[in-house]
Amino acid sequence: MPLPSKPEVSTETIRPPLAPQVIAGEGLNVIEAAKRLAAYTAVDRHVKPEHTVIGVGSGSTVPYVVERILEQGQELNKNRVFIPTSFQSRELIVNNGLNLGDVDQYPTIDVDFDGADEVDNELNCIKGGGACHLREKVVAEAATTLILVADYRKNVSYLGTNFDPGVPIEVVPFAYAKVLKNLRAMGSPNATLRMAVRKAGPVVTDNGNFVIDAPFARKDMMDPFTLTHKIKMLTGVVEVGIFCHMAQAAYFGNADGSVTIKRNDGTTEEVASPSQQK
Ligand SMILES: O=C[C@H](O)[C@H](O)[C@H](O)COP(=O)(O)O
Repeated sequence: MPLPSKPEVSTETIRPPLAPQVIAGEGLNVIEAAKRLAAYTAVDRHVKPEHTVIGVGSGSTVPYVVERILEQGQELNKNRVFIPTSFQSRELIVNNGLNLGDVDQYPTIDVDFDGADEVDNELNCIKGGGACHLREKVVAEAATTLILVADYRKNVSYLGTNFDPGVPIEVVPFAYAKVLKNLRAMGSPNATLRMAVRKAGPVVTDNGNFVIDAPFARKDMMDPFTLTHKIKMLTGVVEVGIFCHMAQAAYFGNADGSVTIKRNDGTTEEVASPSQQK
């Protein structure tokens, strides 16, 4: 396994994150701009020259993470290896000319960046809206530091506040009907098999499995650790799209150009937008 050598510090200039209103003028809508702001701020704070193995999550926010890492320059990035969590993030790595690795070669990752469908006040989160949560969880567990990046809609007090499809659950195909029956009996009467768009039949994950979306009542969602364990014990379940106590921090881009940072020590920081700081 080729081990990354120690990088030199880049002397290239990195531009500061722009506020969503400014980016909206560049053609991005406010939500996209908020995603970019979260991603840029998180990369600026957590990708250090000594970080050589970096996890790349999945979804629509992560491309901004890669965009910002690329701005650190070739001198640093040529000595880094990037670990994908999905077909999508593998493409992102390869198409940007970054070095591709995998978690079986690099079971210890310096820092991993990933999106989330919702994040609560204890940094528990729902993931798997894009059916990538199995690989995402493996990479997140391999990482010394997991950083979540999202727009303000994902910042909630308890899981299930805005994200209503339910808990994404990857299952082996032949067990899906049995697991659906189990979930309905467990308190998710509206659990459904996720169907594909522009393809007949169910969504098939990067691992060849199916996904069930299982909405649970608020009382269950307020104890995500217990719920995750109960679901994971169902035979046929491969992985549950709830990540408990895994992230060190979550960065949320806000519509006004500020960034809210929630940390696993319970602290919250509000970073004013550059225009507010003047
Ligand atoms: O399976 C997909 C992943 O868990 C995504 O990270 C999650 O759905 C959030 O994606 P986005 O950044 O597009 O909201």
